[in-house]
Amino acid sequence: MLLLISPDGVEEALDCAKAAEHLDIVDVKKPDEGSLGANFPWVIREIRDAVPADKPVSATVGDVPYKPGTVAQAALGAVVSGATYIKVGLYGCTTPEQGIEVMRAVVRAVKDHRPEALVVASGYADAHRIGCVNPLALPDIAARAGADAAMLDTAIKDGTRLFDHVPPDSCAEFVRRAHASGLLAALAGSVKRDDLGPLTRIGTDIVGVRGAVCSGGDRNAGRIQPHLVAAFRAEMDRQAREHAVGTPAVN
Ligand SMILES: O=C[C@H](O)COP(=O)(O)O
Repeated sequence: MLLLISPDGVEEALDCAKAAEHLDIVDVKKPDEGSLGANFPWVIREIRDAVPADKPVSATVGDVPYKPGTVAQAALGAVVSGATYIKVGLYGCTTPEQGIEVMRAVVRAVKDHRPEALVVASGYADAHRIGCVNPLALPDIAARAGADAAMLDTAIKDGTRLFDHVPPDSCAEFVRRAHASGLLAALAGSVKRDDLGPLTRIGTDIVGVRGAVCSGGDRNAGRIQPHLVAAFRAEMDRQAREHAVGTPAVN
């Protein structure tokens, strides 16, 4: 499982760089503009320059409306600025068809510019609270749009977690559907260390985290702490070892 950490700007990205050996992807967002709030192009560029070259930089394009042209242009801005994972939160899409239309436009905009960049279609585990597309529809939306990964996060950061809205069994189904379509499965949403066991067991490819590696566990008032990133990774590694021991070898 890969660890994606979301700093809110250049200063926190430098703290991520100090913990670079413990994380896999640095995810640029602007939490005060929403769960998948988009940051400025120059911040993406500065963060790309600040983190080691072997660490991919991801950027969120926002909690986007159902406006394929607007979103495609924003996604192009993110990839031109140096991000190689482009994450789109389908906040304003109420049907799978709307999600597919937005994501197809994003995939074209991104891949025309940089074919190897990865496009991530993100839905929300708490979709029922905001009236957007069902979380379990995301793997199909991503696959039909030609994206590379399906993701879930939470839209409302009020302390409720991924598993409060989409229990582990349903997350397992999400991962199964993503893998059946050849996609990566990414899960986030106030994930805590205690959630790493189930996330490992269901075969999650990428876990996205902010609050759990901030001081006081507070994604807004707290700051990312390199030692918390290291501790989180240590628990991921422990879970991976435990799971490997419990999984019979397949020849
Ligand atoms: O993409 C990951 C998100 O930033 C997760 O943030 P969170 O752990 O504070 O919910």
